[in-house]
Amino acid sequence: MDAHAFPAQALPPWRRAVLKVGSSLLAADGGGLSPRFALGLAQFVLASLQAGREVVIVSSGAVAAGRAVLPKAGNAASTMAAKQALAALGQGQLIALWQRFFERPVAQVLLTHDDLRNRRRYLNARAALLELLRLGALPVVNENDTVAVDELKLGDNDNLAAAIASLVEADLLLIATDIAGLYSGHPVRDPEARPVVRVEAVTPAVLAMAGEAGALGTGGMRTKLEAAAKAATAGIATALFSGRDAAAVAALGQGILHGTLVDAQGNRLSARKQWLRHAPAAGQLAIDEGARAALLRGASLLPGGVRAVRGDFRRGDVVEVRATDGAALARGLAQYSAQDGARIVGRHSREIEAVLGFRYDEAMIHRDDLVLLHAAGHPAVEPHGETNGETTA
Ligand SMILES: Nc1ncnc2c1ncn2[C@@H]1O[C@H](COP(=O)(O)OP(=O)(O)O)[C@@H](O)[C@H]1O
Ligand SMILES: N[C@@H](CCC(=O)OP(=O)(O)O)C(=O)O
Repeated sequence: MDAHAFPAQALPPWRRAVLKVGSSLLAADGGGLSPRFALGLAQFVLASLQAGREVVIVSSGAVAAGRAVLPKAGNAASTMAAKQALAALGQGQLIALWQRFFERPVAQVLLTHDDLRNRRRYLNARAALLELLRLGALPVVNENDTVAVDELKLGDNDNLAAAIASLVEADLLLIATDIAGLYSGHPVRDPEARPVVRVEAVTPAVLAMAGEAGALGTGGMRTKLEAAAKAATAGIATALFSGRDAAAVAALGQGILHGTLVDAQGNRLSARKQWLRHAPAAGQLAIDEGARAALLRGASLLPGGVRAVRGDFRRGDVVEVRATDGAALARGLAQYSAQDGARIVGRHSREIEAVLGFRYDEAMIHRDDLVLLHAAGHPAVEPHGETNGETTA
């Protein structure tokens, strides 16, 4: 089952990608971590960064690394607590492994499902990741295994990588594993298994092809397909390939994939805007004419153009933007809660810190988080807790 079974196909063009690297690629034969396959992937990342692209790595391997740090703990790793201990023991080694390939700083980011479900923490995680990219650092994300149990857990790093791809609005999700791509049946157990080069949509029939993980991984092909399906819904394509195949990894740098490509459903922007358009709004911002004109030009909504805050919402909640005639003009994610927002209404952005004692963003709604409902606005449909807790400047 080698990558040659997967003919070359074009990788979709990308500027920002999430690269997920499985434990199966990093675990050394005798325990601990090995740079053997990480090196080729790091060379690909480095070349991409040098070409002006941005990469976030989602890396597994902490548990495997932990086994070598404290072999005694490794022997008893059947319980959840023992696995968590191993992950805590190995996480430092995992970051150290990635750091040795790069001169630029590697930043450790540990997240759980709960962090991404909570809109406030979601915005915070996104702001921190985007800032790291802006600073030229290389974020290396893993699940925060110490606290990630049961309902907090994303379950596996494939799904975490899809969530991160959507969080940072990546153009592409790259999943490096120990097999050349998706096969129509379990590659070891099913002699009839054939390479699946292209997946237009992750249907139940496609999911049924996936079997369980190898000796070191979690979730196998199933979680990779689930991740690809999530990414597709967010408008992001996924490439599955073997990180063990040096030629396949090198080809990625030339924009060529030997592996499986899972198509995106629609484009990234439209998926996000679609979501914003339909998510329930927790409150409203009434804006002035100047702000209305600015939004129609594609600008962010600054506090200076907001006249009133209505409803009770938190940072990260969806709010509706209403023009002076009451028409619903736009929707977006609030950078400030209703309470904080009310205090900076009508203020210049440079005053935010003086008034609140902190500042997340200069805007009440950043333009990346804003969707215009209708170029000219349309009459407001009643009501979402209208004038409840209204605060005027
Ligand atoms: N239909 C399939 N096509 C390809 N691989 C499959 C399939 N079903 C199960 N697998 C298994 O999935 C494994 C990769 O997943 P996993 O072990 O979780 O790796 P990772 O550590 O990279 O996440 C492969 O080694 C393979 O044995
Ligand atoms: N957080 C765990 C990885 C869990 C996981 O999803 O592993 P894998 O299937 O190898 O990507 C670790 O660092 O060991």
